[in-house]
Amino acid sequence: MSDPAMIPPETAALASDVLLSVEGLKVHYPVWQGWRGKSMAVKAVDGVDLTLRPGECLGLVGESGCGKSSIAQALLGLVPITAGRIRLDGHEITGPAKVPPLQLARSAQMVFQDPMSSLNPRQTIGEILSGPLRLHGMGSRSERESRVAEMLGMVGMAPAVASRYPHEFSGGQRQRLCIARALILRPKLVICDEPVSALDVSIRAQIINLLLELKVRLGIALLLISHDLGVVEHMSDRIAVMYLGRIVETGGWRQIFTAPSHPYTQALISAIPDPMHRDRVPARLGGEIPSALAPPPGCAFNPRCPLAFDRCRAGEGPAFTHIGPDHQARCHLLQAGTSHV
Ligand SMILES: Nc1ncnc2c1ncn2[C@@H]1O[C@H](COP(=O)(O)OP(=O)(O)OP(=O)(O)O)[C@@H](O)[C@H]1O
Repeated sequence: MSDPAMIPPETAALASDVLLSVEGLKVHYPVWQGWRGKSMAVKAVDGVDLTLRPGECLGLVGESGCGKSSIAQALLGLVPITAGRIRLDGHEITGPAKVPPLQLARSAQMVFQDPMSSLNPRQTIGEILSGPLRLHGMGSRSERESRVAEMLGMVGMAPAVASRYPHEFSGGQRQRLCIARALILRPKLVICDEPVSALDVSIRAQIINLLLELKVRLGIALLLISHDLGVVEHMSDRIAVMYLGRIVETGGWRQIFTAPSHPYTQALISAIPDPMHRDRVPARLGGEIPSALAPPPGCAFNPRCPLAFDRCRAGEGPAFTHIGPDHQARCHLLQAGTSHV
Protein backbone atom coordinates (compact mmCIF):
# COMPACT_ATOMS: atom_id res chain seq x y z
CA MET A 1 0.00 0.00 0.00
CA SER A 2 1.22 3.45 -0.83
CA ASP A 3 1.70 5.74 2.14
CA PRO A 4 0.12 9.10 1.31
CA ALA A 5 2.04 10.64 4.18
CA MET A 6 5.21 10.32 2.10
CA ILE A 7 4.03 12.94 -0.39
CA PRO A 8 3.77 16.11 1.64
CA PRO A 9 0.99 18.57 0.76
CA GLU A 10 3.42 21.11 -0.64
CA THR A 11 4.80 18.47 -3.01
CA ALA A 12 1.34 17.34 -4.06
CA ALA A 13 0.45 20.93 -4.94
CA LEU A 14 3.50 21.01 -7.20
CA ALA A 15 2.67 17.67 -8.83
CA SER A 16 3.80 18.93 -12.23
CA ASP A 17 7.17 19.65 -10.64
CA VAL A 18 7.65 16.00 -9.81
CA LEU A 19 10.02 14.23 -12.20
CA LEU A 20 9.97 10.84 -10.51
CA SER A 21 7.25 9.43 -8.33
CA VAL A 22 7.48 6.02 -6.70
CA GLU A 23 4.43 4.73 -4.84
CA GLY A 24 4.25 1.57 -2.74
CA LEU A 25 7.21 -0.04 -4.52
CA LYS A 26 7.93 -3.64 -3.60
CA VAL A 27 10.74 -5.74 -5.02
CA HIS A 28 10.59 -9.27 -3.60
CA TYR A 29 13.06 -11.85 -4.90
CA PRO A 30 11.76 -15.43 -4.86
CA VAL A 31 14.23 -17.88 -3.33
CA TRP A 32 13.98 -21.58 -2.57
CA GLN A 33 15.05 -22.80 0.83
CA GLY A 34 15.37 -26.17 2.50
CA TRP A 35 15.34 -29.75 1.21
CA ARG A 36 11.65 -29.51 0.34
CA GLY A 37 12.34 -26.55 -1.92
CA LYS A 38 10.15 -24.23 0.13
CA SER A 39 9.54 -20.97 -1.71
CA MET A 40 10.24 -17.76 0.19
CA ALA A 41 10.76 -14.13 -0.74
CA VAL A 42 13.60 -11.74 0.05
CA LYS A 43 11.72 -8.51 0.72
CA ALA A 44 14.48 -6.26 -0.66
CA VAL A 45 12.10 -3.31 -1.13
CA ASP A 46 8.90 -3.44 0.85
CA GLY A 47 6.60 -0.48 0.26
CA VAL A 48 8.73 2.50 -0.71
CA ASP A 49 7.39 5.91 -1.71
CA LEU A 50 9.73 8.56 -3.12
CA THR A 51 9.52 11.74 -5.13
CA LEU A 52 12.25 13.54 -7.01
CA ARG A 53 11.93 16.98 -8.55
CA PRO A 54 13.69 18.14 -11.72
CA GLY A 55 17.25 19.23 -11.05
CA GLU A 56 17.23 17.88 -7.49
CA CYS A 57 19.69 15.46 -5.88
CA LEU A 58 18.10 12.89 -3.58
CA GLY A 59 20.57 10.92 -1.47
CA LEU A 60 19.50 7.36 -0.65
CA VAL A 61 21.42 6.00 2.33
CA GLY A 62 21.37 2.91 4.50
CA GLU A 63 23.48 -0.10 5.39
CA SER A 64 24.48 -2.75 2.89
CA GLY A 65 21.54 -4.98 1.99
CA CYS A 66 18.79 -2.50 2.88
CA GLY A 67 17.53 -2.43 -0.74
CA LYS A 68 19.07 0.70 -2.31
CA SER A 69 20.33 -0.98 -5.49
CA SER A 70 17.06 -2.89 -5.89
CA ILE A 71 15.23 0.46 -6.02
CA ALA A 72 17.71 1.71 -8.65
CA GLN A 73 17.26 -1.42 -10.74
CA ALA A 74 13.47 -1.20 -10.48
CA LEU A 75 13.59 2.42 -11.71
CA LEU A 76 15.54 1.32 -14.78
CA GLY A 77 13.26 -1.66 -15.44
CA LEU A 78 16.10 -4.09 -14.70
CA VAL A 79 14.25 -6.17 -12.08
CA PRO A 80 10.59 -7.19 -12.06
CA ILE A 81 8.63 -5.29 -9.45
CA THR A 82 6.28 -7.12 -7.12
CA ALA A 83 3.93 -4.19 -6.47
CA GLY A 84 3.71 -0.45 -6.76
CA ARG A 85 3.81 2.25 -9.36
CA ILE A 86 6.70 4.25 -10.83
CA ARG A 87 6.20 7.33 -13.01
CA LEU A 88 9.15 9.11 -14.60
CA ASP A 89 8.84 12.30 -16.61
CA GLY A 90 5.13 11.64 -17.19
CA HIS A 91 5.66 8.03 -18.34
CA GLU A 92 4.65 4.83 -16.56
CA ILE A 93 7.59 2.50 -15.88
CA THR A 94 5.40 -0.18 -14.37
CA GLY A 95 2.17 -1.92 -15.35
CA PRO A 96 0.64 -2.70 -18.73
CA ALA A 97 1.14 0.85 -20.10
CA LYS A 98 4.86 0.96 -19.26
CA VAL A 99 7.27 2.57 -21.72
CA PRO A 100 9.58 0.25 -23.70
CA PRO A 101 13.15 -0.05 -22.28
CA LEU A 102 14.66 1.89 -25.19
CA GLN A 103 12.40 4.89 -24.53
CA LEU A 104 13.08 4.66 -20.78
CA ALA A 105 16.82 4.90 -21.50
CA ARG A 106 16.29 8.40 -22.89
CA SER A 107 14.87 9.58 -19.56
CA ALA A 108 16.99 7.70 -17.05
CA GLN A 109 20.58 6.51 -17.03
CA MET A 110 22.94 5.06 -14.46
CA VAL A 111 26.52 5.66 -13.37
CA PHE A 112 27.91 2.53 -11.73
CA GLN A 113 30.39 2.08 -8.92
CA ASP A 114 33.16 0.42 -10.90
CA PRO A 115 34.33 2.40 -13.93
CA MET A 116 36.85 -0.36 -14.72
CA SER A 117 34.24 -2.93 -15.67
CA SER A 118 31.59 -0.52 -17.01
CA LEU A 119 33.27 0.25 -20.33
CA ASN A 120 33.65 -2.26 -23.16
CA PRO A 121 37.44 -2.75 -23.51
CA ARG A 122 37.14 -3.56 -27.24
CA GLN A 123 35.47 -0.33 -28.25
CA THR A 124 37.05 3.11 -28.62
CA ILE A 125 35.71 5.89 -26.42
CA GLY A 126 34.08 7.39 -29.52
CA GLU A 127 32.26 4.13 -30.25
CA ILE A 128 31.19 3.77 -26.61
CA LEU A 129 29.80 7.29 -26.41
CA SER A 130 28.14 7.34 -29.82
CA GLY A 131 26.62 3.86 -29.29
CA PRO A 132 23.47 5.13 -27.50
CA LEU A 133 23.00 7.86 -30.15
CA ARG A 134 23.23 5.26 -32.94
CA LEU A 135 20.85 2.92 -31.11
CA HIS A 136 18.30 5.69 -30.83
CA GLY A 137 18.78 6.77 -34.45
CA MET A 138 19.88 10.23 -33.40
CA GLY A 139 21.75 12.52 -35.82
CA SER A 140 24.03 11.91 -38.76
CA ARG A 141 27.53 10.50 -38.26
CA SER A 142 29.11 13.96 -38.07
CA GLU A 143 26.39 15.23 -35.71
CA ARG A 144 27.05 12.26 -33.45
CA GLU A 145 30.79 12.96 -33.54
CA SER A 146 30.26 16.56 -32.53
CA ARG A 147 27.87 15.50 -29.73
CA VAL A 148 30.56 13.10 -28.47
CA ALA A 149 33.20 15.86 -28.62
CA GLU A 150 30.87 18.26 -26.78
CA MET A 151 30.13 15.65 -24.10
CA LEU A 152 33.83 14.88 -23.64
CA GLY A 153 34.45 18.59 -23.13
CA MET A 154 31.70 18.73 -20.50
CA VAL A 155 33.40 16.01 -18.45
CA GLY A 156 36.82 17.65 -18.79
CA MET A 157 38.30 15.36 -21.46
CA ALA A 158 39.87 16.37 -24.79
CA PRO A 159 37.93 15.43 -27.98
CA ALA A 160 41.03 13.52 -29.17
CA VAL A 161 40.44 10.77 -26.57
CA ALA A 162 37.58 9.50 -28.76
CA SER A 163 40.04 7.34 -30.70
CA ARG A 164 41.55 5.72 -27.61
CA TYR A 165 40.54 2.63 -25.59
CA PRO A 166 39.31 2.42 -21.95
CA HIS A 167 42.46 0.69 -20.65
CA GLU A 168 44.47 3.81 -21.52
CA PHE A 169 42.75 5.83 -18.77
CA SER A 170 42.96 6.06 -14.98
CA GLY A 171 40.03 5.19 -12.71
CA GLY A 172 38.96 8.82 -12.34
CA GLN A 173 39.15 9.42 -16.10
CA ARG A 174 37.12 6.28 -16.75
CA GLN A 175 34.45 7.49 -14.34
CA ARG A 176 34.36 10.79 -16.28
CA LEU A 177 33.83 8.73 -19.45
CA CYS A 178 31.05 6.71 -17.77
CA ILE A 179 29.38 9.99 -16.78
CA ALA A 180 29.70 11.22 -20.39
CA ARG A 181 28.09 8.00 -21.64
CA ALA A 182 25.25 8.33 -19.12
CA LEU A 183 24.59 11.93 -20.21
CA ILE A 184 24.96 11.59 -23.98
CA LEU A 185 21.21 11.08 -24.48
CA ARG A 186 20.50 14.05 -22.16
CA PRO A 187 18.41 12.07 -19.66
CA LYS A 188 16.45 13.94 -16.99
CA LEU A 189 17.42 11.50 -14.24
CA VAL A 190 20.83 9.95 -13.55
CA ILE A 191 21.10 7.27 -10.89
CA CYS A 192 24.57 7.24 -9.34
CA ASP A 193 25.22 4.01 -7.42
CA GLU A 194 28.28 4.59 -5.22
CA PRO A 195 29.87 6.76 -7.95
CA VAL A 196 33.14 7.43 -6.13
CA SER A 197 33.64 4.53 -3.71
CA ALA A 198 35.90 2.59 -6.13
CA LEU A 199 38.11 5.64 -6.76
CA ASP A 200 41.22 6.92 -5.01
CA VAL A 201 40.35 9.30 -2.19
CA SER A 202 42.41 12.02 -3.93
CA ILE A 203 40.14 12.13 -6.99
CA ARG A 204 36.76 11.55 -5.34
CA ALA A 205 36.18 15.27 -4.82
CA GLN A 206 36.82 15.96 -8.53
CA ILE A 207 34.14 13.48 -9.61
CA ILE A 208 31.67 14.72 -6.99
CA ASN A 209 32.18 18.31 -8.12
CA LEU A 210 31.86 17.30 -11.77
CA LEU A 211 28.50 15.61 -11.06
CA LEU A 212 27.29 18.69 -9.17
CA GLU A 213 28.43 21.01 -11.96
CA LEU A 214 26.67 18.92 -14.64
CA LYS A 215 23.53 18.69 -12.50
CA VAL A 216 23.28 22.48 -12.50
CA ARG A 217 24.44 23.00 -16.09
CA LEU A 218 22.12 20.40 -17.64
CA GLY A 219 19.32 20.57 -15.07
CA ILE A 220 19.43 16.83 -14.41
CA ALA A 221 18.07 15.18 -11.30
CA LEU A 222 20.35 12.78 -9.42
CA LEU A 223 19.43 9.80 -7.32
CA LEU A 224 22.61 9.30 -5.31
CA ILE A 225 23.11 5.94 -3.64
CA SER A 226 26.00 5.91 -1.21
CA HIS A 227 27.30 4.47 2.03
CA ASP A 228 29.47 7.55 2.42
CA LEU A 229 27.48 10.09 4.39
CA GLY A 230 30.11 12.74 3.70
CA VAL A 231 29.44 12.40 -0.05
CA VAL A 232 25.69 12.38 0.54
CA GLU A 233 25.86 15.50 2.72
CA HIS A 234 27.92 17.34 0.12
CA MET A 235 25.77 16.45 -2.89
CA SER A 236 22.17 15.98 -1.77
CA ASP A 237 19.32 18.48 -1.55
CA ARG A 238 17.14 15.90 0.19
CA ILE A 239 17.92 12.58 1.82
CA ALA A 240 15.95 9.35 2.24
CA VAL A 241 17.21 6.95 4.91
CA MET A 242 16.45 3.31 4.24
CA TYR A 243 16.34 0.38 6.63
CA LEU A 244 15.48 -3.20 5.66
CA GLY A 245 13.45 -2.43 2.56
CA ARG A 246 11.69 0.69 3.83
CA ILE A 247 12.30 4.41 4.02
CA VAL A 248 12.44 5.36 7.70
CA GLU A 249 13.13 9.09 7.37
CA THR A 250 13.19 11.73 4.64
CA GLY A 251 14.09 15.38 4.83
CA GLY A 252 16.29 18.17 3.54
CA TRP A 253 20.01 17.60 4.09
CA ARG A 254 20.10 20.18 6.89
CA GLN A 255 17.22 18.50 8.73
CA ILE A 256 18.74 15.05 8.39
CA PHE A 257 22.28 16.09 9.34
CA THR A 258 21.48 18.56 12.11
CA ALA A 259 18.19 17.26 13.53
CA PRO A 260 17.77 13.57 12.64
CA SER A 261 14.57 12.19 14.14
CA HIS A 262 14.66 8.42 13.68
CA PRO A 263 16.97 6.53 16.08
CA TYR A 264 18.54 4.77 13.08
CA THR A 265 19.32 8.08 11.33
CA GLN A 266 20.68 9.43 14.60
CA ALA A 267 23.02 6.46 14.90
CA LEU A 268 24.22 6.84 11.29
CA ILE A 269 24.85 10.56 11.66
CA SER A 270 26.56 10.28 15.02
CA ALA A 271 28.99 7.72 13.57
CA ILE A 272 30.39 10.27 11.08
CA PRO A 273 33.85 11.26 12.27
CA ASP A 274 33.73 14.93 13.29
CA PRO A 275 37.14 16.57 13.82
CA MET A 276 35.42 19.52 15.54
CA HIS A 277 33.94 17.25 18.21
CA ARG A 278 36.56 14.63 18.99
CA ASP A 279 35.02 14.00 22.38
CA ARG A 280 31.63 13.08 20.88
CA VAL A 281 30.50 9.54 21.71
CA PRO A 282 28.83 7.95 18.67
CA ALA A 283 25.44 6.30 19.28
CA ARG A 284 25.97 2.56 19.37
CA LEU A 285 24.37 0.62 16.55
CA GLY A 286 24.64 -2.94 17.81
CA GLY A 287 24.07 -6.08 15.77
CA GLU A 288 23.50 -6.38 12.06
CA ILE A 289 20.66 -5.59 9.74
CA PRO A 290 18.19 -8.53 10.02
CA SER A 291 17.53 -10.84 7.09
CA ALA A 292 15.13 -9.51 4.47
CA LEU A 293 13.82 -13.11 4.25
CA ALA A 294 12.25 -12.84 7.71
CA PRO A 295 11.99 -9.20 8.84
CA PRO A 296 11.15 -8.77 12.54
CA PRO A 297 7.55 -7.89 13.39
CA GLY A 298 6.71 -4.27 14.21
CA CYS A 299 9.34 -1.67 13.46
CA ALA A 300 12.13 -3.51 11.61
CA PHE A 301 14.72 -1.52 13.56
CA ASN A 302 13.39 -2.59 16.98
CA PRO A 303 15.95 -5.39 17.69
CA ARG A 304 18.77 -2.81 17.44
CA CYS A 305 17.01 0.26 18.75
CA PRO A 306 18.13 1.41 22.22
CA LEU A 307 14.76 3.17 22.68
CA ALA A 308 12.44 0.33 21.60
CA PHE A 309 9.40 -0.37 23.77
CA ASP A 310 6.57 -2.93 23.58
CA ARG A 311 4.64 -1.21 20.81
CA CYS A 312 7.72 -1.27 18.54
CA ARG A 313 7.85 -5.07 18.61
CA ALA A 314 4.39 -5.85 17.21
CA GLY A 315 2.09 -5.02 14.34
CA GLU A 316 2.86 -3.44 11.00
CA GLY A 317 5.38 -0.91 12.23
CA PRO A 318 4.91 2.86 12.55
CA ALA A 319 3.49 5.10 9.83
CA PHE A 320 5.18 8.37 8.92
CA THR A 321 4.96 11.29 11.33
CA HIS A 322 5.41 14.77 9.85
CA ILE A 323 8.09 16.60 11.78
CA GLY A 324 8.30 19.70 9.63
CA PRO A 325 7.93 20.79 6.01
CA ASP A 326 9.19 17.94 3.85
CA HIS A 327 10.61 16.12 6.89
CA GLN A 328 9.06 12.89 8.15
CA ALA A 329 10.08 9.75 9.98
CA ARG A 330 8.59 6.41 10.97
CA CYS A 331 8.95 6.01 14.73
CA HIS A 332 6.39 5.31 17.47
CA LEU A 333 8.20 7.71 19.78
CA LEU A 334 7.46 10.57 17.39
CA GLN A 335 3.83 9.50 17.16
CA ALA A 336 3.62 9.45 20.93
CA GLY A 337 5.04 12.98 20.91
CA THR A 338 8.04 11.84 22.91
CA SER A 339 11.16 13.81 22.20
CA HIS A 340 14.30 11.68 22.03
CA VAL A 341 16.33 13.83 19.70
N1 LIG B 1 18.69 -11.31 -7.34
C1 LIG B 1 18.52 -11.45 -6.04
N2 LIG B 1 18.00 -12.58 -5.53
C2 LIG B 1 17.81 -12.73 -4.19
N3 LIG B 1 18.10 -11.77 -3.28
C3 LIG B 1 18.64 -10.63 -3.74
C4 LIG B 1 18.87 -10.39 -5.13
N4 LIG B 1 19.41 -9.14 -5.27
C5 LIG B 1 19.49 -8.62 -4.03
N5 LIG B 1 19.04 -9.51 -3.11
C6 LIG B 1 18.92 -9.30 -1.67
O1 LIG B 1 18.06 -8.18 -1.50
C7 LIG B 1 18.48 -7.41 -0.37
C8 LIG B 1 18.72 -5.98 -0.83
O2 LIG B 1 19.84 -5.98 -1.74
P1 LIG B 1 20.33 -4.64 -2.45
O3 LIG B 1 21.53 -5.00 -3.28
O4 LIG B 1 19.20 -3.99 -3.13
O5 LIG B 1 20.79 -3.77 -1.18
P2 LIG B 1 21.79 -2.54 -1.10
O6 LIG B 1 21.30 -1.68 -0.01
O7 LIG B 1 21.94 -1.93 -2.45
O8 LIG B 1 23.15 -3.24 -0.68
P3 LIG B 1 24.65 -2.82 -1.09
O9 LIG B 1 24.85 -1.44 -0.51
O10 LIG B 1 25.50 -3.86 -0.44
O11 LIG B 1 24.73 -2.85 -2.59
C9 LIG B 1 19.71 -8.10 0.19
O12 LIG B 1 19.28 -8.94 1.24
C10 LIG B 1 20.23 -8.92 -0.99
O13 LIG B 1 20.93 -10.05 -0.54
